[in-house]
Amino acid sequence: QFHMIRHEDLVWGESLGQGSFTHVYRGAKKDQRDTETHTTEVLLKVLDAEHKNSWESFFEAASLMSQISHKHLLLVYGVSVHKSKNVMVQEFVKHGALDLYLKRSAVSLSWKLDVAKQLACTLNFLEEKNIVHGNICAKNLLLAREGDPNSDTSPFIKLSDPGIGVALLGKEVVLDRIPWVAPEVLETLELGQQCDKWSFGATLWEIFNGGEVPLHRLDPIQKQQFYECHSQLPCLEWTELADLISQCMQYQPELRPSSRAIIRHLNSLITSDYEILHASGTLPE
Ligand SMILES: N#Cc1ccc(Nc2nc(N)cc(-n3cnc(CCO)c3)n2)cc1
Repeated sequence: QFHMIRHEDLVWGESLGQGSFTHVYRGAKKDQRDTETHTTEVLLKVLDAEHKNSWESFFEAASLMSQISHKHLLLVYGVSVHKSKNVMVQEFVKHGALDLYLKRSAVSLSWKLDVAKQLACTLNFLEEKNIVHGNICAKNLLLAREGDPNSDTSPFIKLSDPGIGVALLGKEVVLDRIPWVAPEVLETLELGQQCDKWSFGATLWEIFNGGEVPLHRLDPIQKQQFYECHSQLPCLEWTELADLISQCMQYQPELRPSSRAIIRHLNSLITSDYEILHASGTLPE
């Protein structure tokens, strides 16, 4: 169901970090188009050797991304299997993972709302295709275009592949995904229809908190208690935004808003005067 890329057509660059059971590297792939050979900059996502029995789930995630195409879904060029190396070859997205970008860049309120709306539209696209991503978080949002207030260009994000399925990750790895993983997924280790809405709420919190990691002070036990006590993330000062986050992060999955309702709510935030009033400092701090 996807293109097989020859090992000898891949060039390996520096390590860029890791995901669950995977490592990512900068790289390039050579394409023989007629006579001259082009090279395309790529991101090489490698399944750790000790988890090579998860290769089906690893490639299933990749094939999910290559079966459907959408402007905000990461492009997967194909896979390369050579000896015990399982590699997913994906488009190299210029500015990398959003969580790191938010930590080191100051961005405007309208920039954040624009990114939030792009993610909401992508969730709507997946919901209409009855597809559950299962791993929505700022680390899995990639920034293709920074957007520049001076030249009035807006940011552009791409949603990365979901990675290894929760069923194969094991409870302790999934525990570490609190507060992004929906409570019912932690219970059943199965993805439900409404779980992406919960994760969307946690990702909104990251976007509007400068990339701060939610609950980063809690250890796994305290994280588990956070769910057992039906706790909510710390409130943001913008109450209408805080309301959207708490609607998405309802412990009862069926009470979470549809992706269309989320888009409507975001549109009302975008047209609200909060940004102007906030910028002019007339809002109570
Ligand atoms: N400095 C810098 C810099 C780093 C990376 C990119 N580009 C890129 N493209 C992708 N397709 C995926 C990722 N990526 C990054 N971290 C993960 C693991 C967690 O998701 C995935 N990065 C661009 C610039």
